Amino acid sequence: MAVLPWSCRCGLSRSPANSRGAPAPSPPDRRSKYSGQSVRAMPMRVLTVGKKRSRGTQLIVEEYKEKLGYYCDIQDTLIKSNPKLTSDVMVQVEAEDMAMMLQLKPEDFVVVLDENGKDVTSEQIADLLGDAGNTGSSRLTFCIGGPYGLGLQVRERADATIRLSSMVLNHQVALIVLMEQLYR
Ligand SMILES: C[S@@+](CC[C@H](N)C(=O)[O-])C[C@H]1O[C@@H](n2cnc3c(N)ncnc32)[C@H](O)[C@@H]1O
Repeated sequence: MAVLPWSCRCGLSRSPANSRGAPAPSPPDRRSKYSGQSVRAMPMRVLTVGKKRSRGTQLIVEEYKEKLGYYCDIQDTLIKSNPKLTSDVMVQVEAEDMAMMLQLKPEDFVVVLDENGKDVTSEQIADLLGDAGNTGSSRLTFCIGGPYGLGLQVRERADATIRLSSMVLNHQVALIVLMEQLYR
């Protein structure tokens, strides 16, 4: 089973150097509770609702997938937005909701990304990853909505709902920020 030293990816290794060049210790409250421990690296999956990605986004996502792939199994699944080609926003969101629910299995620890979710620091994301591994879930699944956001069923299925910023982000931007935080 893969073992991931989250400590090296969640703040300590990025601390500014002191005058002798040695890394300054992070303040205690900025550490993940898993700092210095080896934590089971759960397989991760990111579900994103959207159309075909821009080339730039896809390149960045591939870069992060490659980096993360050294530590854990990471899957990136694009769910087609507006599968019913409807002009009714409610019908669109419901159809996307259903398509995403079909992807979710009982063994998934589901993290919904939402601009109204809980504010989290990078260290708290590291904690979330570690905690999810202790719940009996066998996979961590992150859900990013389409242009009109996520539907009710996915929101209700969430084990955690987090936000990456107090600003509303385009779903491709949200995906890139998430990938960067997972790598961090
Ligand atoms: C364009 S936003 C949806 C906007 C909004 N929910 C709506 O109904 O108009 C697309 C998706 O990106 C993700 N997202 C956008 N801003 C976010 C933020 N600040 N934090 C976390 N996720 C965000 C969410 O998953 C959201 O469903």
